[in-house]
Amino acid sequence: MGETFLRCPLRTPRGRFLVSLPPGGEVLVATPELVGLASGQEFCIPMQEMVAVRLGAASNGKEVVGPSINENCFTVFFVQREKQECWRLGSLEFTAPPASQLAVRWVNSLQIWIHHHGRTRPRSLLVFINPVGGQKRAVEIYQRQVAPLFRLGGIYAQVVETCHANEARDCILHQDLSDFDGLVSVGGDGTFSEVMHALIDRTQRKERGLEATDIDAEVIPPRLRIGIIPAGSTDCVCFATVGINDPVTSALHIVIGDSQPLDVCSIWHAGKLLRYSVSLVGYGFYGDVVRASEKHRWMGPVRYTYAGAKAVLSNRSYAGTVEFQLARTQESSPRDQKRCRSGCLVCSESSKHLSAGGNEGTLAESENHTDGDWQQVQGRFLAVNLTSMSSACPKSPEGLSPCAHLADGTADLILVHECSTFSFLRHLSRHTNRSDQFDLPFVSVYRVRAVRFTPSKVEDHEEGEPAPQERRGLCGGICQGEPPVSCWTCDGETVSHANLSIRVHGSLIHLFARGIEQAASIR
Ligand SMILES: CCCCCCCCCCCCC/C=C/[C@@H](O)[C@H](COP(=O)(O)O)NC(=O)CCCCC
Ligand SMILES: Nc1ncnc2c1ncn2[C@@H]1O[C@H](COP(=O)(O)OP(=O)(O)O)[C@@H](O)[C@H]1O
Ligand SMILES: [Ca+2]
Repeated sequence: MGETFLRCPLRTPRGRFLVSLPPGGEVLVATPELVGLASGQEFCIPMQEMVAVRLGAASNGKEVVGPSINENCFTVFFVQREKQECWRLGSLEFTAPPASQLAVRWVNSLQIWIHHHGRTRPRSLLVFINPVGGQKRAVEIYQRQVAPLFRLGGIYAQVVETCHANEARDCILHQDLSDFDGLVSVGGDGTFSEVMHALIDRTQRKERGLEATDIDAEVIPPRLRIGIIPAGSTDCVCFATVGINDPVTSALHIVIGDSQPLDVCSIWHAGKLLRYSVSLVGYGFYGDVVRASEKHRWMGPVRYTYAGAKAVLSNRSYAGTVEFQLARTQESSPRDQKRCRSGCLVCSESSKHLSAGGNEGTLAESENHTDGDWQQVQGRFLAVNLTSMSSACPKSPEGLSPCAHLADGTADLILVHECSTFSFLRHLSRHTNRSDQFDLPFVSVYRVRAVRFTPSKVEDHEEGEPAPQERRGLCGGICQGEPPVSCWTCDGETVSHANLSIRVHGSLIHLFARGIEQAASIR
């Protein structure tokens, strides 16, 4: 049957309703049949958020099972919102009059909608599970919480449980991916990063026959979207794009085919592309924390707290020059107290500019050259942080830069100048509450398109090797024998070169997500 207008009385556990699905309708609407009597409230289910429909009654709100399916009823599975961005699988049973064939008609119509209108929904996914990330629960999380939802949504999933680092990368670079509609990373930001790198690299090789060689060159956006099932230590990319690190919520975003563009930074040293990053690119404090925490990986996620506490106490600062190209954005600034939320206007304006250029990136590239001026700040820094998204995570629910945008083609540069341990702790602690972490005299923040960092005195020693240099310690005195340079961390991976150039590529990749839905909050 085609797209007929369906409208008939049906019984549900909430009462009897007149249920309708208008042709081309976006919502299934149910109004109480007997207004004023002890019947349920009107409700509707957006078709976009319908996960599946099955003939028969649901067992425990899950799959319809059993040999004798009741052909007079059907069950609709849909996204149900719980508190704070958390989604659960809801289900509702509808019963039609006996022998009416209405249940079968409803099932057919709803399935037609899901298959034909829901074209953005993935049918086939390549899933990578990192069994050793986070608290080592990724396999169990996938099997118990995610796989049943993929099955219900009619998604074929080819699963690779990795045995070593870079297995996902090699697979993505060499496997034929033409049958897949997306990739899924089950793990932390490191696993996501491995998948994203391989996908971007593969796209450049396939489309252009080579990898990126010039910081100003266009980077071609991949065709496939990436889904993230959080099972890592920080889960920042998931948290900042979905609003929660919950496997079921992320799985539902994947099943209904949500799509969220995301800015990506490319990181260069001496004219060579080193990495891509979507969350924190940090020098000084975060570079030191991530490098030190690698030695304590056996601790699991607590390694960051341990290494973080040590780094705060050591109060190390590093000399250098930060040059940055300001973004000429009238609509937004890092301190405008506006949050990037689903359907963000700042991001969609920026995407319009991108698409107006025809080829992805073309206009953005030319804008980059004419965009704001280059500025420079020289000094000693406790931290030089760049983030193209808020970098919110469970430890810091508002993130490193709460007003940063997911897909506006800019990143926020946060400079924490040399200060006392107490002052730095004040700054850090504001990441965990709603106080403004930038409202401190030793912190400055800029919205930028590109950054260059040059450490001072790097010519006096071989990079990465310890060399004596003066620095102020916790006691305020001068300490000898400490490395004069720190290292960078890019989404939790250490980069040992200190002098880097970084550029933001607007909306380079797409995730199975829709940004944070909750209304923008004001501090
Ligand atoms: C006095 C209380 C201090 C609390 C400070 C909280 C500040 C937290 C800001 C965290 C920003 C996190 C940015 C995310 C980075 C991740 O990509 C990266 C890798 O994640 P994963 O692979 O899942 O492990 N994680 C980190 O770099 C951890 C930084 C933690 C620093 C304390
Ligand atoms: N089977 C494996 N054994 C060891 N390392 C792996 C394996 N699979 C993936 N990795 C690597 O583990 C690193 C950390 O993974 P991640 O999922 O980010 O965990 P965490 O959030 O705990 O840091 C990633 O860089 C990834 O490449
Ligand atoms: Ca951005």
